[in-house]
Amino acid sequence: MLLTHIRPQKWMLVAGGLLGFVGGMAGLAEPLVAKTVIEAFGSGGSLAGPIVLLTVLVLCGAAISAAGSYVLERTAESIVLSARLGLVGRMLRLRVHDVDRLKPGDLLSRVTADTTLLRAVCTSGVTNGITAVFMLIGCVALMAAMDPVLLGVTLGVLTLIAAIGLFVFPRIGRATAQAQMALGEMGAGLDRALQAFRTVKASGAEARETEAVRVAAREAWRRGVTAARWSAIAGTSTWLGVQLAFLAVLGVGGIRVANGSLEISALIAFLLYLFYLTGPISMLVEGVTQLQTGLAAVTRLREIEDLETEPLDEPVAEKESTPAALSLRDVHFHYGEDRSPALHGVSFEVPAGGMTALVGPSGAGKSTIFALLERFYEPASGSILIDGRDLTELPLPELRAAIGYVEQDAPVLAGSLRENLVFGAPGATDAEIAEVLRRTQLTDLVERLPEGLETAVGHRGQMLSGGERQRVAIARALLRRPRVLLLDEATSQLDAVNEMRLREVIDEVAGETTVLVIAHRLSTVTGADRIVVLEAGRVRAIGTHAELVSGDALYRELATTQFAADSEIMTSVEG
Ligand SMILES: Nc1ncnc2c1ncn2[C@@H]1O[C@H](COP(=O)(O)OP(=O)(O)OP(=O)(O)O)[C@@H](O)[C@H]1O
Repeated sequence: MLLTHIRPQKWMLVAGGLLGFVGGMAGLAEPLVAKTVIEAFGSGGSLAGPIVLLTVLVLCGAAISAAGSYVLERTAESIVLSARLGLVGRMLRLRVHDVDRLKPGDLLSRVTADTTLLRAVCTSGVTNGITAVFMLIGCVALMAAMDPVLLGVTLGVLTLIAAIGLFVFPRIGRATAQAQMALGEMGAGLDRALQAFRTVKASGAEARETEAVRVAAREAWRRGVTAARWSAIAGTSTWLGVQLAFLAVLGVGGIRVANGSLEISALIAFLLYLFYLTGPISMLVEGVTQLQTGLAAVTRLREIEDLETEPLDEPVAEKESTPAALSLRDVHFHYGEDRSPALHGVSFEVPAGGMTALVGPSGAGKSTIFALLERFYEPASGSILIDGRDLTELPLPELRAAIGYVEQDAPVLAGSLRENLVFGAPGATDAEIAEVLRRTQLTDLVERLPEGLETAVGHRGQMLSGGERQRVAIARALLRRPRVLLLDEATSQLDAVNEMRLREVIDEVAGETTVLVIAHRLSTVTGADRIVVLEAGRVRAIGTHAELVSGDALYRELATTQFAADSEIMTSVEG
């Protein structure tokens, strides 16, 4: 996965590495030129030439090094960007059942924090690692040419460092992965508390929620410290290894110098190379450490990349606008293998046009049916048809364009009222918006608002009343010109005016669209053409209000206890 992001940038990485290398070479040449300056002092020759050369060398070296580091950092940022764009592109196309399991705060931290770790992998990790390997090869080749015996001694000791590395590096990786996981937990904890900000305050849970986030922060610190400890051990053992190699070479070389098989100058030169080796070895250790850190992040990113996404089909250009019929045939469904079934063979028909109400006690499976109709989940068995076609035969965008969905808590997003209305239909004209506002009885509201449609509605539409939010959500769904409107009625009490308006809106919409409503109010069920009574994932009865009041005990009970009562109709139920 790391390679997928690095591959398109490989030439930039090579270019950055080369520039850095050339810059370094210029640095190496400086002492040589400085030497000619000093010699010119001694011989009384002209200083101008060598000084100009030295200045040019210093400036060019600095410029090339700076360009190299800029190219590398820029490339690293591009790799981070590519990973982020990839993740963000997938995020909203993930399947609902996967996102149910994930925590939004943790997802956020993967896109923001984990991708950042890739930067270090690309700069110090990859380039340092590669440069170090080249330098090591060159150095070892020179040492081999000088004295293979001493090289053998050196490599013997250095193998020890490698063995320590094999032990230490995976631990750095593991500790980093755990630190990132803790960071994800921190994000998830904060998200949880911020999502329920008012409830946290009202429940006096600030201290407990804060503590939960702090625990995760401390865990991230602890794991970070563990990684730092192993990094320190890796660094120190490298240094110690080179020192040991020095002593061993000194010992073995000394003996060989004493018995005349080695020149003392060769031993000194060899020892100088040995010290030179410290640089690339440290770079290599640093590089592998960064790589381990990055790989820990890559593992967390891959977990998201491995999740299935919904297909990215082209949006539907033309669609029918006539009401659609729905049919559920022996639908079985459970939310997970370890869950008991939410639906046990549900079958019912919803003819095109008119209003069908779903009622039943809490947990009966009403919202589950909506989720299956939107194909947020797939049934375990049985089939769901829209106008006689199985849902699975339709491309997802076509299905979702045919269905308007209003969730129970009618989410209204931060932004202007207009943005909320055209959320699902960005091309809607002012005339279409005005028509939908009329149908959802929101025209008065828009006229009253200080900036009309451009008025900001606040976080989650907090500046609107519950009833207004519900109607804004219906208007938003209607602007998509759905063939079926799924409406999960709010359970919260609406005042008489809003309740009446909602009922009128539903009645009007039911004239042109198939309306399937999860009903929580008596005023809705009494206006329904047919009512499906669900109980514990099964259809218990189907009929009109009058039929069910006399024919179904559960419905009668729901009508008298659960539905928000309207005194006149209550009287008719009781009578
Ligand atoms: N995302 C989910 N993951 C696991 N189980 C779920 C999920 N959503 C609902 N359930 C379970 O499935 C069953 C049916 O839930 P559903 O939300 O369809 O009921 P409902 O009739 O809409 O209830 P309510 O009127 O209270 O909203 C319940 O037992 C519920 O606990």
